[in-house]
Amino acid sequence: MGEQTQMSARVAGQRDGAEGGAPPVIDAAFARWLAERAGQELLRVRAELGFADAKALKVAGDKAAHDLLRAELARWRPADAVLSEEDEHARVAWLESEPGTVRPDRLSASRVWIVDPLDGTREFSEEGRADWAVHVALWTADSANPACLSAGAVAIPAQHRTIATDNPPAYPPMPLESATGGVIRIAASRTRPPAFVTALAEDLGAELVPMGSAGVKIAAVISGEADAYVHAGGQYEWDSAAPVAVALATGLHASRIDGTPLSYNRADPNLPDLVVCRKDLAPRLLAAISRQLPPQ
Ligand SMILES: Nc1ncnc2c1ncn2[C@@H]1O[C@H](COP(=O)(O)O)[C@@H](OP(=O)(O)O)[C@H]1O
Ligand SMILES: [Mg+2]
Repeated sequence: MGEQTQMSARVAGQRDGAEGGAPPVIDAAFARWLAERAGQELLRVRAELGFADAKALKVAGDKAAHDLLRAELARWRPADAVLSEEDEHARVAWLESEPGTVRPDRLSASRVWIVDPLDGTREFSEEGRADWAVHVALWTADSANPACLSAGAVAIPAQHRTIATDNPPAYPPMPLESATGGVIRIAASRTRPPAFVTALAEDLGAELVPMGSAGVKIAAVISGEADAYVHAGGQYEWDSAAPVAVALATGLHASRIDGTPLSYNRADPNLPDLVVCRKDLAPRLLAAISRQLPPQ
């Protein structure tokens, strides 16, 4: 737990999330606490079930982390709305105007937690893999940043690592030249890298660095293990909200692949593409991406 997190707990005169104690009152520290709690729960499920039945492990992990996040948010932030991957069915029903479904509360709320209980579900179910994460982000209507992400935390429990906005990592990450002799490293899906990203890498003479989970890939950009994360072809708000909150707090560039701002808590949470990279790399990367996009 970071120094600032401990301080926020002390300021509140509360214990910092030990079993039975109250969590931090400050949202960013609370996001870290919550993501780490769910991460510990996922490690427990993994240890308990083992890897013999990958599907059962994925389902159990998703459910355990989702239930924990829902319960703790209901307990400690009862007035706030929540958008979780598990709410997808309600979303589709509302968008398709199925009779009996109502407009989600979050669309009129001023504070909405956008959570992905288990990002990198496939990797979670594979023995020895540590590239999976828990995402907890807070969207607020009156936030200072255009994405309206006021707080965020990404716990990567199998790597004993959490990145969060309460103590954003230093910027810039390790410089490109000293690390790779100038070759750009683009973090990409290890199981389904979009053809678009493969073509982009060829255009730039870049290297693709395969790994699971959007949160882990953005964490790799934040730490300098990769220079960029570029994704296109499908994703949802919960896949990127928390890691983008940390990336923006750190000082990185984060946008849609056409350069427009990322926007969260919309009626349709489809957010199919994004790019996260150092600010100095953004113009070159966006120019190369625009060469891959169909002409307008
Ligand atoms: N084309 C697509 N459509 C919808 N979701 C996608 C997608 N490509 C990637 N994702 C989601 O983005 C996350 C990271 O994927 P990847 O590891 O392949 O890069 C995964 O989240 P979940 O694990 O929460 O489902 C995955 O489901
Ligand atoms: Mg996800």
